[in-house]
Amino acid sequence: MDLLAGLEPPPPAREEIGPGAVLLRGWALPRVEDLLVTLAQVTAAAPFRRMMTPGGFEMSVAMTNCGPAGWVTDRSGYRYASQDPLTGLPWPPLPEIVRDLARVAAAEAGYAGFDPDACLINQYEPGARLTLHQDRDERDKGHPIVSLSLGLPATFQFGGLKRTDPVRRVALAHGDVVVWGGPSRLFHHGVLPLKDGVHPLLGARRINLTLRRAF
Ligand SMILES: O=C(O)CCC(=O)C(=O)O
Ligand SMILES: [Fe+2]
Repeated sequence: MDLLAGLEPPPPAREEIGPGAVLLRGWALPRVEDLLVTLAQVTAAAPFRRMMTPGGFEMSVAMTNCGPAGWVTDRSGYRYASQDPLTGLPWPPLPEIVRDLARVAAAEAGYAGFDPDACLINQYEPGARLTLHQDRDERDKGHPIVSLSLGLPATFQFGGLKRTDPVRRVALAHGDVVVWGGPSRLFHHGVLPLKDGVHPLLGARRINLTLRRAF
């Protein structure tokens, strides 16, 4: 009997998921432990909170930020702000390990010289989702986006320039990094409702770091 007959081949470490868009599987794994220590410090200073959309709905994803530019939403709209509206203090500084991971991942995906000033930290508990949207609050869309997944697995949706374009579903796991820019910088994307589960390091949640150049 061939014990390996029923096994799928492992997915490739690097996969193009759109024009100028690359999934780097397990890419952050070697640095995850250090990353989690750093993240705990950041979220102690700037706690997760569920923000309000301009339309008046509380988001299911809890968010916080580090770096000079923090993404916020409230009844007056989406924008980047230098201060945490919860504390009135500047967002915690962008940790060197996060900045470095983003720079190296971007370069690996073909975007040398990326220097993020914004790190949005999203926390998904089971059921939380992010509907299809474009990231377009940044001043210069010439810079790519680097997105790092931690904790429970999720299904990432990656569509096109138009909201109605076909959407590809991409399974994201702990340690995966997605980089998109150039022709796909303004592609619609989202995250399907998080499934129940318990991750050995993060418990019943997924944390995603979105690194961008905002200012
Ligand atoms: O959580 C993710 O994988 C995507 C996050 C995202 O699209 C965003 O923060 O704008
Ligand atoms: Fe986004």
